[in-house]
Amino acid sequence: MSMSTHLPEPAVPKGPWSLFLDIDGTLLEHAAHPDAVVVSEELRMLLTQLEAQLDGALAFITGRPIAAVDHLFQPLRLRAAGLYGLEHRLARDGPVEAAVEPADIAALAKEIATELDNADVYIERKGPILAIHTRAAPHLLRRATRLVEQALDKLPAGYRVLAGNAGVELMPLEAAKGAAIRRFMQIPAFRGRRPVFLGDDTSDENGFEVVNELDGISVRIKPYGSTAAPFALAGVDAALAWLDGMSRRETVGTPAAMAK
Ligand SMILES: O=P(O)(O)OC[C@H]1O[C@H](O[C@H]2O[C@H](CO)[C@@H](O)[C@H](O)[C@H]2O)[C@H](O)[C@@H](O)[C@@H]1O
Ligand SMILES: [Mg+2]
Repeated sequence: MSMSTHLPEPAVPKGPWSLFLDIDGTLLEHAAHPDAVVVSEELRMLLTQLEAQLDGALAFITGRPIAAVDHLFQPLRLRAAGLYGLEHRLARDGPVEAAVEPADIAALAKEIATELDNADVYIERKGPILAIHTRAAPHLLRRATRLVEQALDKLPAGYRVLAGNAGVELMPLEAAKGAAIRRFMQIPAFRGRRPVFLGDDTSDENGFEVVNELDGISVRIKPYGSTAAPFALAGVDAALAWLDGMSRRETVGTPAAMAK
C-alpha cells in the first residue's frame, strides 16, 4: 500500500490489454441518490468503441446489480460483474449468473431504517447485499456503520461489513472485485491480455491487488489515503479523458500495438 498523494498517471499499456471498469465515482460523477446519476451518450459511445477495439475484453466491475447497470446504460450491454462479483455476465449477450442465494435481509433493512429515521438515508437492498447510503446525511455514517456491525450477528456466518466514503454495506465474504477480475481473465476474450482496472473506492482495493499480482495496471480515481494502486487519475473527468485518449489509439489492445 502506498499513500495516494503524487501517484503518477497510468502509462499507456504495451501489448494486448483488457479493461475493467468500476462505475460510480469512476465513469459517473456521484449523485446524492444512486438513481440520480447521469449516463451521457458520449460515454456510451466511448465504451462501445473501446469494447470493439479490445475485441470484447472490457467488463464493468461494480457493486451495482447487473440489471441496474443495464438499465442505466441501455441500450448498451457489456460484460459485467455485479454486486462486487456475486453476479457475472461473462458473455455480452449471455445470461447473468448469481453466485449466492439472497439471505433474508428485509427485516434487517427495516430495523436499520427505523433506527436511523432519516429520509436522507437511502437503504438499498440488492440480492444478498444491504447498502446504507449516507451521502445526503454524512453525519449518520458512523451510526449506520455501528448498526450494520451489530446486524452481522443476525445473519448467517459468512457476512462482512465494508465501509465506503459515503455509506456502508453488509455483504457475503465471497463478494470481492479481485475474484471477479480473475474469473474474466480466464475466459478467451481476456486471456493473455494485461488487465487495466480503474476504480475509486475501498471496494476496489482488492481488485487493485489482484491486478497488480497479474502484472496489470491499477488506477485509483480521486485518491485519498492509502491505496494498492500505483497510478491515479484526479477524478471522473480525468478518467474519461484518459479512456478517450486510449480509444483514439489506432491499434489499442491488439498484438500489433506491441511493436509500437
Ligand atoms: O462499484 P461501483 O460501480 O462504484 O458501485 C458502488 C455503489 O454505487 C452506487 O452507490 C454509490 O453511488 C451513488 C450514486 O453516485 C451514491 O448516491 C452512493 O452514495 C454511492 O455509494 C450503488 O447504489 C451501489 O449499489 C454500489 O455498490
Ligand atoms: Mg466506484
